[in-house]
Amino acid sequence: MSKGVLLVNLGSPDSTETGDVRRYLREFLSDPRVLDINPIQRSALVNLIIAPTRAPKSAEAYKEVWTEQGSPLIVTTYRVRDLLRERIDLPVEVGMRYGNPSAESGIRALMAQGVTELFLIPLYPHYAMSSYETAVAKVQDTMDAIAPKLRLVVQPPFYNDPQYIDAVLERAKDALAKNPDHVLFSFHGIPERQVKATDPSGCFCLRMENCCETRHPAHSFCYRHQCFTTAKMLAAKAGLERDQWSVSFQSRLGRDPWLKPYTDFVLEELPSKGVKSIAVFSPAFVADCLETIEELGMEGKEEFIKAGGKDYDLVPCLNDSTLWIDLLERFVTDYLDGKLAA
Ligand SMILES: C=CC1=C(C)c2cc3[nH]c(cc4nc(cc5[nH]c(cc1n2)c(C)c5CCC(=O)O)C(CCC(=O)O)=C4C)c(C)c3C=C
Ligand SMILES: [Fe+2]
Ligand SMILES: [Fe+2]
Repeated sequence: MSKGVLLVNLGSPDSTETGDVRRYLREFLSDPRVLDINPIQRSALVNLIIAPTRAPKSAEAYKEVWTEQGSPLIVTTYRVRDLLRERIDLPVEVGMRYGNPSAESGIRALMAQGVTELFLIPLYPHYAMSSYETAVAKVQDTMDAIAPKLRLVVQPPFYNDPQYIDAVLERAKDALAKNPDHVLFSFHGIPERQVKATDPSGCFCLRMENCCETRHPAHSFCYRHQCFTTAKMLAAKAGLERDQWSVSFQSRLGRDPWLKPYTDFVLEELPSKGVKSIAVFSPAFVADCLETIEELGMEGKEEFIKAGGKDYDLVPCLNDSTLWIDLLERFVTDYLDGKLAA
């Protein structure tokens, strides 16, 4: 058995040109695990409303974060690949769920190196059908189509792994040393209906009071529970009191209810409650991207300051930090030691 590693993240447009952004948004939002609505409605919504209206606005936002080497998300993921290659004696490739480099190109690159068993690391700490699940499904479907004999082993979500918690906290050392009035853990949001849809019991998550605070087997698939757990572990390790931190959800799209409270509302409200300095974490993202650099670092900061806040620190994502590469290396050694089932 010849083994290889595939790192999968969400992906970005090829450039900040509106046409490229539109193509990317079309692919992304046509995914039934992202817009989980009737296919005819989805197609109409994507092609007639979202792609034409959102693409030019998103293109402007991407221009704010684009680097000389390209999208921050892609550039960082390649850097992580290179650093992991230095640590392990296996081929490591990158594939994105949407756009380029595609999941297929990553799988083909591994096959060209003789790989017969692929270890997939979805670069998401938390399970959501619109992130982790769709990444795994894309790789599985692509393998079924182009390499049915290839075996697949998948890294589970790592939202409660103490090494992940330590790696995130290490990135926050400077921000926490300033003793901010408040710490906000802002996670990418998802529609509430998706939390219900992935609850295998069909009767627990978002259907019972304190559901996500109560132990339940559904939580292997509950994004909300997993985000709360990450936030609690980070706060405990950082020695924060319960009234010093809170959780919020960002980046909502459309009119349906998404997980609450919404980050933009919270940032506008906190100064009126006496919070003048804040540290904002974004633990659902392992690499800085549009949603952290532009939405939290630019828009979020502006909202907080406009509402009367004074000091705003955005904690950088794990990016290419040593503790993150240590953790990725450990995922691979656990896999090689047979600690993960195929
Ligand atoms: C962290 C995990 C993510 C989840 C869960 C997620 C759900 C989700 N996202 C959208 C819509 C958009 N997201 C966009 C950007 C984006 N999303 C994630 C991660 C998750 N999304 C990342 C890492 C990024 C940044 C990509 C980059 O190139 O930097 C965008 C595109 C930008 C924009 O127009 O705002 C959209 C659209 C939905 C609808 C959804 C769950 C249903
Ligand atoms: Fe997203
Ligand atoms: Fe839950």
